[in-house]
Amino acid sequence: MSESNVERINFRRAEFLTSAPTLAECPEDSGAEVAFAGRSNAGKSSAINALTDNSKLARTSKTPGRTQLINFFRLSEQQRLVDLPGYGYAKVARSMKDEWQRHLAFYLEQRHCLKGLVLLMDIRQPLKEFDLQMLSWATTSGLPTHILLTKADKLKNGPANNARFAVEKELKALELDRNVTVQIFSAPKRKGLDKLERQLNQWLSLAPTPAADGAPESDEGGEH
Ligand SMILES: Nc1nc2c(ncn2[C@@H]2O[C@H](COP(=O)(O)OP(=O)(O)OP(=O)(O)O)[C@@H](O)[C@H]2O)c(=O)[nH]1
Ligand SMILES: [Mg+2]
Repeated sequence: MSESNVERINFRRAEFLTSAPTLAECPEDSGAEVAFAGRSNAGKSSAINALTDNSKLARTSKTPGRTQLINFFRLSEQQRLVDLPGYGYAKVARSMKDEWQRHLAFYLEQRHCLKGLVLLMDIRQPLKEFDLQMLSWATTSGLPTHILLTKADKLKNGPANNARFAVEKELKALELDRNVTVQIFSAPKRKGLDKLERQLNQWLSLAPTPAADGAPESDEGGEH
């Protein structure tokens, strides 16, 4: 879709909608939703707060694993952001992690209103095992993914750009680059916010996608 017919969402209007302890208790599967995922401490809640310009919206913490519920934020009647709990938190029992990963896979593969995934990784330690797992689920289910390399303020510009190129190169080598974009991000410096907003506006747009030549849209790649 060209940018000109994409509605611009006022992210500052975001409000807390609900917390779900499991994905089975999510709000109704309608409208458009974008989920923020990533390892514990990657900066998911901080990115949502920067985007919505509301430092109190999503709880952030120095203690990894703070976000334990799936938190839904309402942008409009039919548009939502989702803060998924971090994974990779060492103090969570293995069985709980496995259970959570099953829920997550189900959510990514089955949720019709899920239009895109924002996958956050600390720019200093990208593409860990679970990041690759998420990318693999997303690519197989045709879910577009936008990677935020967070905490870029911890690096100078040169090394930050090199880190981005290295991630892009590795994704290509692993054949996980289909429908995946990568950008640098910093919540405290508000760096990369415009780019993130553009991506979210596009994914969350409720305008029907005009099919080329009136042909029905291809199903290739999955449900989303
Ligand atoms: N320097 C810097 N610190 C950040 C940035 N983003 C987040 N942080 C810090 O990293 C820590 C974790 O941030 P959160 O936003 O709570 O991380 P999360 O991914 O929501 O973590 P969980 O809820 O545990 O999964 C906090 O101390 C944040 O202040 C960033 O872009 N730069
Ligand atoms: Mg969090």
